[in-house]
Amino acid sequence: MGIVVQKYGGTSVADKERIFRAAKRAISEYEKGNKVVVVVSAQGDTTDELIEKAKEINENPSKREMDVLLSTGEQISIALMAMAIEKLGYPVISLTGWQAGIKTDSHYSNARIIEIDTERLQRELDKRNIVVVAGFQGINKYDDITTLGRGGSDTTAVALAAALKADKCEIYTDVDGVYTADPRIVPNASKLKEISYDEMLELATLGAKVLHNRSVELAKKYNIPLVVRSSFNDNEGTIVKEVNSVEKLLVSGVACDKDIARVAVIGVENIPGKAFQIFSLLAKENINVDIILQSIGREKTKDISFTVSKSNLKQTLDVLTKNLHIIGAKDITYADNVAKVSIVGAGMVNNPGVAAMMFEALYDAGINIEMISTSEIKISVLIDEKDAEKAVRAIHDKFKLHLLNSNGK
Ligand SMILES: Nc1ncnc2c1ncn2[C@@H]1O[C@H](COP(=O)(O)OP(=O)(O)O)[C@@H](O)[C@H]1O
Ligand SMILES: N[C@@H](CC(=O)OP(=O)(O)O)C(=O)O
Repeated sequence: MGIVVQKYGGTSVADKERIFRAAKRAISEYEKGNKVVVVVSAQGDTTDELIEKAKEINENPSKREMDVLLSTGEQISIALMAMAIEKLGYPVISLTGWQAGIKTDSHYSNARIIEIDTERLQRELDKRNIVVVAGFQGINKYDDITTLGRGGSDTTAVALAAALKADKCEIYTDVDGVYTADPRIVPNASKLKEISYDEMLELATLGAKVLHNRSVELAKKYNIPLVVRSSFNDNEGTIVKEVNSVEKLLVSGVACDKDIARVAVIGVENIPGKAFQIFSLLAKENINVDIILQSIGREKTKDISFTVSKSNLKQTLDVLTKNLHIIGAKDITYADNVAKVSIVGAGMVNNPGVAAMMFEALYDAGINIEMISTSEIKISVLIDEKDAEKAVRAIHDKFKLHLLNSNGK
């Protein structure tokens, strides 16, 4: 008898028919004699709707209260899923994140799981209950509800799989697996049979929301193979696993992130310590900075540009404007109509032509590059938001990713 964790995303529990479909899938694992934990997200667009509701009341609500609100979406799903399983005649219990012992830090709206007390979960599983757990939520040391960041239910599932030493962790979603690009942007994208943790982590971090990046980080840390597959059919999905056993593709995917803004600090004195000053101010506010570019400006000054997520833009501008005199800069400008398009591939490190090919694809499509950043397994460019989809398609075409067969070769 094994332990199986299955996670169903928002689309997979969006209505009665889908809830029953997911319930039956969970039951079929239970029927095999397994202990089954089902993690569910909020139905359909519930989380977005709750955010809208909050904005009607207060444009800038505290993150603590937002977490109290957003966690309700998943609470609806666990109850409905448990009722469906009950109706089908199987023993079941629903647990909220805190009832399931999921302890997090106190970064409201973007909390990290620090520990899972599995006592209650184990007890329920031992009683042969199917246990339905609310994704995306936990509790901090003040007994406050926290949420794990958008898409965080995947992380709940992987963390539970790690804590329970599960034999299988399956992520059920609304596409057949991980593709070479978002199939909604590139309809002829290829489904990957397998992908390494490192590449998947990059793709997820760079905007491929099929998996939450922290879920991949955790899966890698605890060496838990993840299966990403559709809740709507029985097609084989994609396995996310250790790198050595995965063939190194030159490019295994193209990702796009529109939740990004560019900030430029203009006319900074060209002396040591200025970058340190700017980025430590942002670090103190817990603001993540991505692509950084420094260029020589006029009169022995330099301009320092970087990107942050759109949700951090206001805070970034506030803290820099407040400290403009300390930094000794002339001005701060920003643009929020930008997008980051990236390619990821474990094989690109040994192939110097990859960046040139990507830039050629953009040139042929008439798309201007504003910033570039690279690492061993990824290349990202910042471009105008309106060109984002065109860029993804042009790059996907250039690397002929539609020709990868289902073996990922
Ligand atoms: N490389 C990719 N492969 C598969 N899906 C992707 C990729 N990049 C983006 N996506 C998008 O991710 C979506 C699934 O993520 P999400 O909407 O969060 O699902 P869920 O609600 O099941 O968690 C897909 O519908 C697809 O549009
Ligand atoms: N409901 C949350 C958490 C989540 O993980 O959702 P999904 O699995 O549907 O991406 C969100 O929308 O962000």
